[in-house]
Amino acid sequence: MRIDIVTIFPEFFSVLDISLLGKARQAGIIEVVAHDLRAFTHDRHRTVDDTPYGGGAGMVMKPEPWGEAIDSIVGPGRSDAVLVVPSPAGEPFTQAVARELAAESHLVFACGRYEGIDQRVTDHYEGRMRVRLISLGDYVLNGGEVAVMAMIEAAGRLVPGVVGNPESLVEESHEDGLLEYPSYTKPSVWRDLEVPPVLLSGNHGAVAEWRREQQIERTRRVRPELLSD
Ligand SMILES: N#Cc1c(-c2ccc3ccn(Cc4ccccn4)c3c2)n[nH]c1N
Repeated sequence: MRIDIVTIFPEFFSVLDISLLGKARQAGIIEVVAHDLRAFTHDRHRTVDDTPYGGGAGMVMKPEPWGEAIDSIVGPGRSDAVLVVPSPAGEPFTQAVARELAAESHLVFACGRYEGIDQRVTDHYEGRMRVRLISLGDYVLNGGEVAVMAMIEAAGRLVPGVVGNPESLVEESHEDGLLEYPSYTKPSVWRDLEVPPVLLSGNHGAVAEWRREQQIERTRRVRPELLSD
């Protein structure tokens, strides 16, 4: 998988060189390149924003640098890449969306700032490639970088070969529509708190049943809406 990120803060993504995704990059499973949007400006001040037509507070990101930046990545004409634009107005980012992104061969993330990117950028690229506006959640961030970091981590870890034991992906929260069961490890007693005896029983069937019950109970308590449909 190839991931390109366009941002005015390319250094923000240097953290992707470490941890799990760092190993995946070293193994060549995922290739990540961050591009500085200001490299596609041509004025002395490297301007990427301007005042909004129609008035209003804040600034809007100019379309020209975005067009040059994205064209430098996907070339002219049509592209099989997916342009992912984090936005408060986007579709909710879920585990299912993470799985969809993980199945793609080329993702281009456009990290906006200020009040967002001129609408004509996504309008233009919808005629050349798949475009997805995706929201990390119902709260307001200052830009797209934090959202893209979360999306890359959530999708990247689902790419075959990134996580050592694929089994560990199956029983996670949201993978089966439920929250995950509580986990325990040694010691069996810690500050007078004991590990649930069923987990020490060696009875795999009983353990699986208890874990399923815990998932349902926890989901009903914390996220009842996940049980509704
Ligand atoms: N994903 C996601 C986001 C964002 C997000 C994503 C990209 C940008 C680019 C600029 N801003 C600031 C901003 C503030 C107010 C109205 C419009 N834009 C962003 C915010 N906020 N909350 C989420 N779940």
